[in-house]
Amino acid sequence: MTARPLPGAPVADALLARVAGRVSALPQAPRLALVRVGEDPASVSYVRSKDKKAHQVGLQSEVFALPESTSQTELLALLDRLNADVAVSGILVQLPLPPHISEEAVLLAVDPAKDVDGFHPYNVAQMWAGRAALNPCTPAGILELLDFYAVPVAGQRAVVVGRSEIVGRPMAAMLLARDATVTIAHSRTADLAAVTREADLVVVAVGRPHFLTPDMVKPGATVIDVGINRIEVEGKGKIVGDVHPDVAQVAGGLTPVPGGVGLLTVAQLMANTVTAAELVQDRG
Ligand SMILES: NC(=O)C1=CN([C@@H]2O[C@H](COP(=O)(O)OP(=O)(O)OC[C@H]3O[C@@H](n4cnc5c(N)ncnc54)[C@H](OP(=O)(O)O)[C@@H]3O)[C@@H](O)[C@H]2O)C=CC1
Ligand SMILES: Nc1nc(=O)c2c([nH]1)NC[C@@H]1CN(c3ccc(C(=O)N[C@@H](CCC(=O)O)C(=O)O)cc3)C=[N+]21
Repeated sequence: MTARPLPGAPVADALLARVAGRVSALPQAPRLALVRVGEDPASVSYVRSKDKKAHQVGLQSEVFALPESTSQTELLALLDRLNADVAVSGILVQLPLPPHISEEAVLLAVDPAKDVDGFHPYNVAQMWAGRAALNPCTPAGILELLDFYAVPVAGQRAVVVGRSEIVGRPMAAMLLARDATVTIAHSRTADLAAVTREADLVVVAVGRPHFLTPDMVKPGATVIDVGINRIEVEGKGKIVGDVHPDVAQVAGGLTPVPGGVGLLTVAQLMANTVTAAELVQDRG
């Protein structure tokens, strides 16, 4: 057997087409503020692709590229200004931040109504209660993908491997809100393979190349590969996921890397930006 490929591009295209329609129904284009601190190459590249995609769907966007030496106070002052600016619908602070800046303090400083990452404690609490308007982009994008390919979620056994605040935990909360029976596995999980083999749906967000091997997967299960690992193969840079390619021999469906979840993360950010703008409009 070979798993059905579950590419992100058609899902992202469909989502972005809906976003573009919603943008044109608004009196003015929502504005997205993309804030990054320092020159981490991955962050520079992600922020650039988010900015480009925003313009493609008719959003306004602006990149605030601050030097590595920026103090926490200066960053918080920028966020205050963006919070107060009625023309700004969404604010994203790219992570990770330099070590001298507290991520907790920064995430707390973003107006929850403009928090298009869904990382503010208010939005995190709403998400666990199953009623958030702004959900973290990567797990929200994964749900879009599952729906697009008609992969059942309600009543299914889901195992999320990884418990980070940006992927694993919110993924578990959102699968729970969709009535899956959810297990969260992590580096201290005993006999991980036995746990993942129980799952109809496995989401892997560990950050280790080819971590999930075929012996860890129930035949026919759907496997979502969140990992983005930059490795060297024969002197060439390459991006690989957290799922071993041989998993395709066992799984029922499998997302590719690149070209899978990452595309949905960016598309969902655009959707969240329009949602934030609509919420303000609905409130009058
Ligand atoms: N495609 C996309 O849009 C995105 C991709 N990513 C990628 O996803 C991956 C994960 O990212 P992120 O969640 O931020 O990573 P983190 O490093 O924050 O978290 C990794 C998680 O994996 C767990 N883990 C590590 N080793 C093992 C192990 N041997 N067995 C079981 N669990 C283990 C850790 O457990 P513990 O908590 O016990 O330490 C931790 O919870 C990365 O490759 C990242 O680049 C991230 C965001 C978006
Ligand atoms: N505040 C904040 N919000 C985030 O959403 C956030 C963040 N910080 N920090 C880092 C992670 C990582 N992330 C990705 C975005 C796009 C791709 C992406 O476009 N991937 C493509 C291209 C491959 C690549 O170059 O990575 C693909 O998978 O096909 C991947 C990963 C968002 N993150």
